[in-house]
Amino acid sequence: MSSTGKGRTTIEVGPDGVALITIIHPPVNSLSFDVLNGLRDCYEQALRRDDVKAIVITGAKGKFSGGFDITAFGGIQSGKLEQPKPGLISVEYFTDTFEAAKKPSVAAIDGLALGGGLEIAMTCHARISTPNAQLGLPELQLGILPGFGGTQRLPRLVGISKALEMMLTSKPVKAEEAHSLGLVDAIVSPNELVSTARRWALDILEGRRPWIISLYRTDKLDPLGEARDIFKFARAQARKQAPNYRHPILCIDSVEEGIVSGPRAGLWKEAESFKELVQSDTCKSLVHVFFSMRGTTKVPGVTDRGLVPRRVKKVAVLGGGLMGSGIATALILSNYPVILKEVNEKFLEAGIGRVRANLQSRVKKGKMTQEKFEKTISLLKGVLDYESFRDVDLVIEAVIEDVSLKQKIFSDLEKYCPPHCILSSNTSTIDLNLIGERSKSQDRIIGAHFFSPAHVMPLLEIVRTKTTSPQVIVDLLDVGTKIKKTPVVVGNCTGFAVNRMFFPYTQAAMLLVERGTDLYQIDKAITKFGMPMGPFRLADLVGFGVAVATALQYLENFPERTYKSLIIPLMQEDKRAGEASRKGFYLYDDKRKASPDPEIKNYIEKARSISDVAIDPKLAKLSEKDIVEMAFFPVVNEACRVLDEGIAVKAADLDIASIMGMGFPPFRGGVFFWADSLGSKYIYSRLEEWSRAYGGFFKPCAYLAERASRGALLSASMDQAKSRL
Ligand SMILES: C[C@H](O)CC(=O)SCCNC(=O)CCNC(=O)[C@H](O)C(C)(C)COP(=O)(O)OP(=O)(O)OC[C@H]1O[C@@H](n2cnc3c(N)ncnc32)[C@H](O)[C@@H]1OP(=O)(O)O
Repeated sequence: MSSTGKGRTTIEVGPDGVALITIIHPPVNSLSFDVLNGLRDCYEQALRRDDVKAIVITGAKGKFSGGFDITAFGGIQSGKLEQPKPGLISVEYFTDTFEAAKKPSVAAIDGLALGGGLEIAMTCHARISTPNAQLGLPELQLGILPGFGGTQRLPRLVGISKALEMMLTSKPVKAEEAHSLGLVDAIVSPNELVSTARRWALDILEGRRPWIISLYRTDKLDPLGEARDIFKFARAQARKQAPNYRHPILCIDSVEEGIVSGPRAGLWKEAESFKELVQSDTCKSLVHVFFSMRGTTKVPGVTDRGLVPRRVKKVAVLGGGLMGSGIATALILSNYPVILKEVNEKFLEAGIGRVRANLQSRVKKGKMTQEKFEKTISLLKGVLDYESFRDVDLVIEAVIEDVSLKQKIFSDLEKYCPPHCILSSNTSTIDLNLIGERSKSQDRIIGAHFFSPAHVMPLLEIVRTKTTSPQVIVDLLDVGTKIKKTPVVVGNCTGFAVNRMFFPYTQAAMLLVERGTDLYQIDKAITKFGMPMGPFRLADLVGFGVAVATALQYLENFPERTYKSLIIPLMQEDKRAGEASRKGFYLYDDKRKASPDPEIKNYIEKARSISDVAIDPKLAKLSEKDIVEMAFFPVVNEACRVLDEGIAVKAADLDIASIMGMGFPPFRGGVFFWADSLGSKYIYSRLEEWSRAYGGFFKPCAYLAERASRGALLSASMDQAKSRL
C-alpha cells in the first residue's frame, strides 16, 4: 500500500496493562493509509506485548475519527495512489486482526465517529462515548458504500431497518440515540471517557462484561423472510428517490448478502463493491462537491487577511413577503433576534404569519417541539418604522424589485442604523451600485441573495461590489455559515452568478419548443438527467411574472444573446400564470399534480407564426442527449463568461452555486465539473454548429473558444490552463 505521509497513531501502555491507541490526524483524525497502517502496527504490538492485557482506541483532541481520508480518493482515482486489494483493510486488518484479537478492545468515542471511524469502533468489543458524540456511516453521500465492514456490523448492532436508514440517509445519530439503539454501551463525561473505557476493557477480559464480536451477533437481525421484505422496500425507495444512483443499491445488496450468506460473504461483497464505486463518476463528482462546498468560504484577498468576523447580535429584515419571511425564519431558527419591518399593520401581520407558518410546519412534521416553537418565535419582533434600527448589526432588505424604492430605503438606513451596521439587499438581479447610488456607505453595502424558500434552500449568494469592505464580506460569510447556508461570494452584475447561469437554460428550452421539440419531452429528458424538474415545470412553479421580469433585465443587459420568445407573454394574456393559477405549461389539480395540457400547442403555434419561426425537422425529433446538451451548453457558456469576468472566484464555486441554486445534479459535480467531463472542444464545436443554425444565442464566448483551442479544462485557473500548453 502506498503512503501519503499523513497522520499517525500512537500507543501508550499504562500500569493497568491497557494499551491506549490514539489516532492523530488533524483536523478530524481521518484515516489516511498511514493512519490505517499505524493502527495495524499498534494493534500488532499490543497483541505481541506481554505487558498489554487489553486495548482502548481513541482519537486525539476530542474527535474519534471523521472516517477514511477523503483526500486520498483523488489519488486512488487518478492512479497516483495504489488502491489496496479488496479485503485488505476490512477483512485482514479490521476483522482478522482487530476484532478477532485475543485481547479485548474498547472504543472511547468523543465527538465524531463517522464512516471508517465508526467502522473501527464497531470492530471493538464495546463502545463508550461522551454525550456530544455523533456516530454514523455517511459514505453514501460520497457515492461509495461503507467499505470497512460497516454494511455487516451496523445491521447486527442496531437492526437491519435502522442500519439501512442510517446508511441511506447518511445521517449520524447522537450519543443518546446511539445508546438506546445499542450502538454505544455507555455514555460518560469527556474527562471520564478513557478511564471508563480502560476499566471496561479489563472487565471484558475478566469476564465481568460480555466479550461481543459484532460481526457474529444475530439477536438484532430479523428472520430471513422479513429481512427480504425490508430489502425489497429499501431498494424500491432508493430507486424512487435517486434513480441515477447505483451505490445505494450496492449497499443494500451487501447488507443482504451478509444476512443471506453470512457476514464473511457480506464483507467480500462489500469490498468488491467498494473497489468498483471508488472509480465511479458519481464518486468522483460527489467528492469534488464535498471539497468544493468547503472551499466556498475561502476567498482570496478576503478570508486570508486574518480578519475576525464581528458578532452580529441583532438583524433587521425589511419586507415580510415570501422572501423576507423566509429569511427571518432562517435567522431566528439559528437564534438571531430579528426585527421585521413592514409598511403597514396588515402587511406586518401577514409577514409574521408567514414566519409562524414556516415554523408550524416544522412542528407538524415533528422536527420542532411546541416549546422550541415558542422560544424561536419570541426572537421575532414586528415594527413599522426605523426607530428600533439604532442597534442593529445587519439589515437585509427584501422588498419588491423596484430600484427607486430600494434606493430610498438604503439612504434611509444610513440615517437610522449605526455606522458599523452591514446594509444588505436580497435583490436577485438589480445591480447593487444602483441600489446604493444615494448612499454614502458604499463599503458596507453587500448582496445577501437567498433562494426561495429562504429557510429551506441551502445557498446564500453573497454579492460584493468593488467597494464592499473585506470585513463586511467576512461578517456575512460567518452569518451565512451560522444559519447553515453554503455561502458563495460573487461579484456584482445583472443576475449575479446563479441567475445568470440559469437564464440561458429556460431560454434554450423556449427556443427548442418554438422550433418543434416537444416541451414535455424536454422536461422528461432534463429530469432524467437529474434535475429536480424540467424547465417548463419549473417556470410554472416560479410563476410567469418572475420569468418575464427577469427576461426584461436580461434583454436590457445582454441583448445580443437573449432569445426572445413570445410563448409566455401569450399565455399570460389568457391569465395563465403558472401553477398558482392552476394553468401554465401544465394543468394542476387540487393536489398540485401536474398533467400535460393539449391546448399548449396553440400558444406555441401562435408564437411561432408571430416570430416567423419554422419547425426544424431535426429539432422536432431530438434525442434525450441532444436535448440535455442544447439546454445546458448555453449554461456552460454563460458560466464561462461569469468566471472570465471575475464574477466568481473559482469554477468550483460555480459548481456549488449550480447545484444548490439551480438544482444541477450533484452526482454530475456541478456545471464545470460536468462540462470538463465532456471536454471543452466538444462543447465548443456543438455551440458553434448551433450558433450557425439558430443564431447568436448559442455563440460560444471567447473564454470557451480559447480553452477549446488548447484543449484545456474549463475549470482550470488561468495559470493551470496555461501550464497545459
Ligand atoms: C471505507 C470507509 O467506509 C469510507 C469512509 O470512511 S469515507 C468518509 C466518511 N466520512 C465522512 O463522509 C465525513 C465527512 N466529513 C464531514 O461530514 C464533516 O467534515 C465533519 C462532520 C467530519 C466535520 O464537519 P465540520 O466541523 O463542519 O468541519 P468541515 O469544515 O466539514 O471539515 C473540517 C476540515 O476537515 C476536512 N475533512 C473532514 N472530513 C474529512 C475526511 N474524512 N477526510 C479528509 N478530510 C476531511 C474538511 O475537508 C475540512 O478541511 P478544510 O478545513 O481544509 O476545508
